[in-house]
Amino acid sequence: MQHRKLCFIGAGNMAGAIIAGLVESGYPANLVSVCAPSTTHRDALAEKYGVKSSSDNNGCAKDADVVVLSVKPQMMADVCKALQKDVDFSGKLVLSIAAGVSVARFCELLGDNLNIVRIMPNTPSLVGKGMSGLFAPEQVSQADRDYSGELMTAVGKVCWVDTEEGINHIIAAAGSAPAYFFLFMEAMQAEAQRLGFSAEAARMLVEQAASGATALVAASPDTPLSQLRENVTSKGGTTFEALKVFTDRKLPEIVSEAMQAAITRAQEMEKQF
Ligand SMILES: NC(=O)C1=CN([C@@H]2O[C@H](COP(=O)(O)OP(=O)(O)OC[C@H]3O[C@@H](n4cnc5c(N)ncnc54)[C@H](OP(=O)(O)O)[C@@H]3O)[C@@H](O)[C@H]2O)C=CC1
Ligand SMILES: O=C(O)[C@@H]1CCC=N1
Repeated sequence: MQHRKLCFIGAGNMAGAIIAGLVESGYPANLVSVCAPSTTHRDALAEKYGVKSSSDNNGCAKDADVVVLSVKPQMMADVCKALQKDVDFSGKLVLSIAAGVSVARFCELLGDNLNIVRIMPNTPSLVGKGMSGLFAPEQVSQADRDYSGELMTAVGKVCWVDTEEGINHIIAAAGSAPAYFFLFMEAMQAEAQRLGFSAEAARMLVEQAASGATALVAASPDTPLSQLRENVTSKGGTTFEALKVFTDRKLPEIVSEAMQAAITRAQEMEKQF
């Protein structure tokens, strides 16, 4: 892939996960800078991955080919207004990983016809297992689309969406999704501990069952998920009784409601920020 000069504005959980995944996959660390007000997160990234750490958003953005906006949505307007005063974005590619801040809003903040790609990543990017959704408005060149896709492919899989609304759907299905699975695993670990396993043993049981299940899914691309579930569910057996509790309590409806709640929140944020 092409190696352009990258500047991350924001050094938190998500920027850190992408930087880690990128450097681990061979992206040259000397081409990556990371900016944040405090040294806490950015210096840790500099130490661990050899990237440059700075408090100077504008200086780093000026010096970069690609500016990755990685602050919280509620901070985005202030950060962009300060950048806009000082940085000429023509000729640069802007990537935003923020939920709930639209292309139209970025054009308002940073300039009309901004060369921007919205990316919705997730934290497993840290270990090269990310799932990122990408959306580019029509003004973005094929070369910049290709670069953005290749960048995120370095830390996982990518899925392009044709409409910006699709980014909110990616949030529901992938961006927020690791937290759904963590919640499920936390609940299972807690119950395993109540059954008498140590915290370590309970975590191992749950982790291995989860990673085994996802490995089976990956190894069986032509098998519907429902079939994989049925393969575990013996007639008159234990799994049937466990799954009955989930279906009686309407787990599928709960999952649907939760995903819709994420989308609704993203839409609200688009009006707010
Ligand atoms: N976490 C996730 O799973 C995902 C997050 N996202 C998006 O990523 C973005 C960041 O989220 P996340 O990483 O979780 O947030 P964090 O709170 O972990 O990180 C925010 C970062 O922004 C920095 N920051 C705050 N103010 C400024 C400023 N003025 N200039 C530069 N940096 C600043 C903070 O600095 P300091 O280090 O000094 O505190 C911190 O490093 C959000 O927009 C979110 O929607 C998207 C997909 C998944
Ligand atoms: O919770 C959030 O708003 C962000 C976006 C997706 C995951 N974390």
